[in-house]
Amino acid sequence: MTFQTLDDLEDGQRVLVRLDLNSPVEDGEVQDNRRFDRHAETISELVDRDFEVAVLAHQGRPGRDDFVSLSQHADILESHVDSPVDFVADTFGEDALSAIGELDGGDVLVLENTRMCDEELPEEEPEVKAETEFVQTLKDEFDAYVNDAYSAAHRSHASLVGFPLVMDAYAGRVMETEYEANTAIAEKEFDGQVTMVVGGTKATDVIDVMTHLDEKVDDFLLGGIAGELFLRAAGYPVGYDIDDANLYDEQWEQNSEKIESMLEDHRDQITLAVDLAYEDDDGSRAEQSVDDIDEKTVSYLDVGSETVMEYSPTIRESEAVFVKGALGMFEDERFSVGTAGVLEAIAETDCFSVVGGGDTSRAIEMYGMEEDEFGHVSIAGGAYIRALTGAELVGVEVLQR
Ligand SMILES: Nc1ncnc2c1ncn2[C@@H]1O[C@H](COP(=O)(O)OP(=O)(O)OP(=O)(O)O)[C@@H](O)[C@H]1O
Ligand SMILES: O=C(O)[C@H](O)COP(=O)(O)O
Repeated sequence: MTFQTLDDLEDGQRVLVRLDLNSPVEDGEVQDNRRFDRHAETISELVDRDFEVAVLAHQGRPGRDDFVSLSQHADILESHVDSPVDFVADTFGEDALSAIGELDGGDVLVLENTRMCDEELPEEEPEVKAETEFVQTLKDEFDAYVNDAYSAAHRSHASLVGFPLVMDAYAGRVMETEYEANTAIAEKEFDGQVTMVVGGTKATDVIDVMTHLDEKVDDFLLGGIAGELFLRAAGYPVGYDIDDANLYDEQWEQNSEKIESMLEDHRDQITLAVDLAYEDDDGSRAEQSVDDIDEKTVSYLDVGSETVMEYSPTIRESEAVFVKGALGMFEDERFSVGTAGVLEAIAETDCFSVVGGGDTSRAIEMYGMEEDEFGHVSIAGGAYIRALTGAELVGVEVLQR
């Protein structure tokens, strides 16, 4: 490991800690999830070691419904650590500096959503980010900077890459364990069959994975919105928007050529869903074979049971299984069959397994499985993909300088 960790940091100092608390938001309510639980370990250690702790984190993206204040995050974090967690609705202005000034040993203060500061986004070189007023103002308030946000380390944003250039910088416990696990996985060789279950909402993630791992992975089992786009490329009349949600068409426009050529070049490695599930007029789950679909008139929210039955033996025969992205909208139990089904198949076998994705990893506890039934459960989505494909993470690179 080439970065400094909390083991190298002297107790009782004033530290600025970057976490990734980016969470699903439903009707304005921030949903508790694995990220809080994991980061609570780092925060609890800092509290026990009498550090004065200020937390930086982001939530959502400007313009989206999930772009909200971090006040609820402070309450959720507090419920995971055994000490009070305060919040100030400011990131580096007067109110923030005054709240930081009042910190005592063992105190934790969450600062406002970093993405509410103009200088946090867009992605620019670390050297540019280091010169921002945001970084230059906060750097003088602390003895050290700790980055625990492995799952955001693929973003060249001020709070992630600016501070390590101008302050003593350390990796938090989540950064350390995720980095170790994901790097080891990228380098690992397997003798037997390697399978990757890919789904979720982001076609680019799926294409990235397939482009970089086509020699390492024998079978890609597809689902989710990404899987429906592949069905479209295979000639089925699905994978386009029928309402104004814009989940498919824009992604299709941007990626259709890549999806089509991926399907053509790797047809024997790619398994597509044979049936899909939707909500019928009574509000119940209904399923339809993809061969019976003449025109898309409903939203498909999961892969069907036949598909799970086809995917399960492949998983059972595998030496290693990786998962990125959910096969359906599993947050609604009616549409959890695909995601929970493949996760259960993985949990039941003794293959080496890794489940990645901030959202997808939630399904494990939602459907009664234990984290230790899997080799590694990563709270990272985009960063996990990049690590698996051997790409460098800028947020890790600056810690290693
Ligand atoms: N057919 C579908 N319709 C609607 N939503 C779907 C469908 N299939 C999957 N999803 C949604 O995909 C989400 C997970 O996708 P995403 O690509 O964000 O995965 P992730 O890798 O877990 O997360 P992240 O990359 O954000 O860390 C789930 O929340 C699930 O509800
Ligand atoms: O949830 C994530 O994957 C990270 O927090 C990064 O968020 P972003 O994709 O909005 O940059």
